[in-house]
Amino acid sequence: MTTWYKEAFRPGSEIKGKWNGRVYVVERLLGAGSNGIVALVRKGTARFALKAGYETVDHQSEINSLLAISQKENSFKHFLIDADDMVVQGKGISFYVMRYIEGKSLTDFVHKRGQDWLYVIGSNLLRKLSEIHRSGFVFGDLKAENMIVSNYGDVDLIDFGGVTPKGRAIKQLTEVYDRGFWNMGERIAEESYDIFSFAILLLKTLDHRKRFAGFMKTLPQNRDLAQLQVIMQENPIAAQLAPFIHKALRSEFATSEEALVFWKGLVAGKKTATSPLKMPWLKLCFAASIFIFGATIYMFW
Ligand SMILES: Nc1ncnc2c1ncn2[C@@H]1O[C@H](COP(=O)(O)OP(=O)(O)OP(=O)(O)O)[C@@H](O)[C@H]1O
Repeated sequence: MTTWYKEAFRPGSEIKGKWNGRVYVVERLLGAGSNGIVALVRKGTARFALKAGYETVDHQSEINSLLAISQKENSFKHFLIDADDMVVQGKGISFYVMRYIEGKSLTDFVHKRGQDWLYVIGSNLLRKLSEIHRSGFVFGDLKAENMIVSNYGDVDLIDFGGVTPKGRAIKQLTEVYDRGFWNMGERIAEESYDIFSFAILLLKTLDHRKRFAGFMKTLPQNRDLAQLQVIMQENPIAAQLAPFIHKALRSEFATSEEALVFWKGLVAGKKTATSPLKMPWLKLCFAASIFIFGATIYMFW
């Protein structure tokens, strides 16, 4: 991290938007990646995540993608809160403010709560992807690091740097999740591209023997589905999901809606920690979280 980022994101420091004039107080750093740096900030009593971009063009394109997918009536609607520039040491830096998502990484969540939660998480993630696909985009860089899982298997996507309009070349990817890496299709923004990454995400989460670490070292001509097949044989949940995974890896789902229907049929009746018997209180919690979110937006504006 360069010095000016350290200064701008020091806990307690204020970030003031140059154009909109809103002021955010930094609580702490949340993370830093290849595209930017993310901090937990406060405005009044409301908390948000603020992401400052390293590269103005990439950052603006990320904001534009987020804006495009939040135009429709979907769960991304109020995700983007503000977009502005700040001035640090005389230099203009673009940033955007989004909803702060509290939760865990997929790996931590599944490790703590059990692998059978993947049935619920999978449904929720496919629903999120469908929303993006209905807006005319694909997510592009789907991977465990780009999602946050909260209490009841709710899924939020958090990094929109790979979002690409359908039909274009995929903008940003991570090799092992990419169907081109596996010689299983083109790097074109199609719904099936995301569904392929979704299948890899499942296998990677269920990969007890850390086989994925070795995949990075295999020569391109030696990468094939047989290597992934082994994981499905080793893990009982991966074995149950195999009919879905097979189709996804062969890009046989034309749309995420189709994938979701197949998924639901496959996992229906599977015993998970969220079986309906244990869930009467869940609706209440969900309603409460919607109410709190609405109140936060209301107070903010
Ligand atoms: N809305 C959010 N709510 C909570 N935490 C967030 C949010 N957005 C980002 N983070 C945290 O900040 C980290 C970095 O964010 P992000 O993945 O967007 O950065 P990036 O530079 O695009 O990363 P990458 O190198 O993976 O492309 C995330 O791993 C996550 O821990």
